[in-house]
Amino acid sequence: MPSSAFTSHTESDWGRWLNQLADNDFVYIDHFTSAPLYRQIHRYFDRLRADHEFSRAAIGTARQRQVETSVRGDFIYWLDRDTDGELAELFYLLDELVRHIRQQLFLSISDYEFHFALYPPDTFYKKHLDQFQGQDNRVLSVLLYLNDDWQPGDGGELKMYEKDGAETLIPPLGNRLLLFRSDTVEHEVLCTQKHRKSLTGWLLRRPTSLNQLI
Ligand SMILES: O=C(O)CCC(=O)C(=O)O
Ligand SMILES: [Fe+2]
Repeated sequence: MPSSAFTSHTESDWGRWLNQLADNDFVYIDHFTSAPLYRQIHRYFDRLRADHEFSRAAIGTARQRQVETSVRGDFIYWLDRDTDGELAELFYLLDELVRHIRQQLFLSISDYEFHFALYPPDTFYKKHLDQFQGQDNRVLSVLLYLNDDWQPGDGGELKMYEKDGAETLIPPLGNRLLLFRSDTVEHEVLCTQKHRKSLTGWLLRRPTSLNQLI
């Protein structure tokens, strides 16, 4: 992998972050990507949006997919390593994330999936778990927020329901990375007052159905 120009973190940073994730089921990290990479992701997002590449997000799995704006109101664009080759550096960084998670937390991540998400004003995503029946291969949820100049009162916080009953509000600040367990952490996106942008994804283990086949 080419280095130098790429975002890179020290082993001790990764160690600290992933310990927090293991202890609390979530962790957030500010200034996660390099400034040039952050700008590049932003530009790419805005170009896709100008080209009308986003579509309304649905809920449920393949057979039962439906658009339900009373549950979630975002528009998404699924990223693909080949089609979206301009974002190669982002994919390298995600690979680095997966490598550290495998090494430190001994999780067998075999793949990942990511989409951009855009929540227009007055939209939200009601309380849910990211791992559900038919989608039980999601191990960790990953968010990179893309909102500059986010102010208190703009809404759109991610409300996380923690295992001890505590509730934490995470403002979706630009270049903040958030990781949480997909199988245990219920969460919701509170109603946003402004356009709210993010990169959202999941680190996946081999689907159960495939395990059964092999
Ligand atoms: O954007 C966020 O903060 C969370 C989005 C979310 O919960 C999801 O897409 O499943
Ligand atoms: Fe979610």
